[in-house]
Amino acid sequence: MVKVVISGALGRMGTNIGRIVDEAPDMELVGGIDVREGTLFGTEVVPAAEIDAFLKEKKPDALIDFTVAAAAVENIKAAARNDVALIVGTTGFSPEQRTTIASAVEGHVPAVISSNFSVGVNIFWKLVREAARELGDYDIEVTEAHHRYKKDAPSGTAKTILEILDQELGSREKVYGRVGETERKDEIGVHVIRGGDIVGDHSVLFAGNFECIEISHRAYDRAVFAQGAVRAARWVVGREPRIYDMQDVLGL
Ligand SMILES: NC(=O)C1=CN([C@@H]2O[C@H](COP(=O)(O)OP(=O)(O)OC[C@H]3O[C@@H](n4cnc5c(N)ncnc54)[C@H](OP(=O)(O)O)[C@@H]3O)[C@@H](O)[C@H]2O)C=CC1
Ligand SMILES: O=C(O)C1=N[C@H](C(=O)O)C[C@H](O)C1
Repeated sequence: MVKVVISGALGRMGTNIGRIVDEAPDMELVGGIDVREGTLFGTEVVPAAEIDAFLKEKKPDALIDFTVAAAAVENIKAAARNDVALIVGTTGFSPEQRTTIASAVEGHVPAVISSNFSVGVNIFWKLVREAARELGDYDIEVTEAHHRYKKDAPSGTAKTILEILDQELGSREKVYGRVGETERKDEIGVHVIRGGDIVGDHSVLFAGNFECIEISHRAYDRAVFAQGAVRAARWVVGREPRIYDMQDVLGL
């Protein structure tokens, strides 16, 4: 049995993950952490200030964190202090926060950290890398669209796309939206849409002369991210204490 605590338990992702863990025959949902007290599929959800005591009491194998960046950093440190493996889906980390996370985790606990836990997006990233290798002289525009409540922009997935493009093409200037005079140079355009209940759309356009290639992914339900996070939780327990990503979990 893999014993799981979810932080961000009362949020959109936390409740989706809670349902999947609760229904999994090989997993046990032992509770949640959130800003407020509550319940998640019959288990106790306690305020974040109580995380250390809660992890000591419940002794989970894994903490799955889908919160906000500043909160996630503290939750990750608490999991590492209490020898609990980690799945981190939270996005919007600053470079400094990433460094703090790396030093809390490396050599202490295994952690799968990914800006997107869907299988499709992990394949999509591979396709973007392949296209960038072949089409580096085409104009590149990255677009993402999410629901009206999303707190960070560009999305974590879009930032991962930009990292892949930088790795393949060298670091290029990013232009975030365009207004006024727009003669294009050797930059990458980045465009963010927020509205309604859009679950998560990402696309990369490679525009050449007389042709374009557009690689895109659309998520229809948060269950796709939640299933990936639960798959990663099964995989991470007992691994060497370091940071992994979803490509490691999928063997890509
Ligand atoms: N990697 C992936 O595949 C995916 C990543 N995400 C990311 O996951 C994160 C959460 O998204 P979503 O579920 O939509 O957001 P929600 O706002 O619906 O959920 C986040 C929850 O975390 C709570 N929270 C805030 N601070 C803490 C804390 N210190 N400890 C515990 N819980 C806390 C929030 O409480 P309150 O509302 O009261 O502040 C809220 O209930 C975002 O960063 C998003 O980008 C989302 C989908 C997929
Ligand atoms: O906040 C969301 O909803 C999502 N966040 C992730 C991101 O920032 O890339 C993943 C997914 O697109 C949904």
